[in-house]
Amino acid sequence: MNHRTRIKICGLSRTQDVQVAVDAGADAIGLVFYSRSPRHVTPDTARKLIAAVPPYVTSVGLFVNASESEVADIVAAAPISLIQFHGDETLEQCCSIAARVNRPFTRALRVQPGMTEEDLLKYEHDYRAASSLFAGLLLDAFVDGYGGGGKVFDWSLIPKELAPRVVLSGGLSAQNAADAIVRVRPYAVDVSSGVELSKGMKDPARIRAFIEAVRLADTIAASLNE
Ligand SMILES: O=C(O)c1ccccc1N[C@@H]1O[C@H](COP(=O)(O)O)[C@@H](O)[C@H]1O
Repeated sequence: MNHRTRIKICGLSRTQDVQVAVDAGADAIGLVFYSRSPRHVTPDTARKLIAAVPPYVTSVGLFVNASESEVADIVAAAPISLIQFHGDETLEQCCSIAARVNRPFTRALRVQPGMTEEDLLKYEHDYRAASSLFAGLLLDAFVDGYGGGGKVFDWSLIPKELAPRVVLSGGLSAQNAADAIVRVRPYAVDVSSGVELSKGMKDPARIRAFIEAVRLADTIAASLNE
């Protein structure tokens, strides 16, 4: 069966970039609520950005080690549809915060050398078992500053049975999207710095090129299946 790889464009902070991403076919946009990120947005800006998102496109709120009340305040101020935990939150904290704000969530696992396929499988299994709000595992490279670092990790660590459920991220761009999709066959891909001109400044041409590269990769992957 042909798979349509879902696409999230993360770290948007201007309405015109949200528009470009949505018009080009993004399935999700990501808003970063981590104050140390160059892509950080306030709840007020987030509300304006989400107003430009049509129905059936997911507005993801990305948090790094935020408290339950911080997340609750932001969700009350801006209609985020899904939470992405990208810090050192424990399983219990993720489940508790998601339940408090009644939102599904993805959990980022920042992959480091030395981790094994079994580690990744167990991590995902534990979250799946713990909460019905758990929507899936996101795999990123381990970088200083938690994320948005443009670093690729070793994709061969991703177990074959896990790949169809994961969001693949970390150092993706139009240049390596096809390779990533054909090799890993993830459920979705997530990109931030790979569609920027400079840190925090999205480039419409790179957003479009990334989405086109993913679509082309889907057709290549489908032809390899035949
Ligand atoms: O984008 C950020 O600034 C960010 C900050 C803190 C944690 C995560 C962040 N972004 C996420 O990082 C990965 C990889 O990004 P990149 O494509 O390598 O730049 C991605 O999942 C973003 O959602």
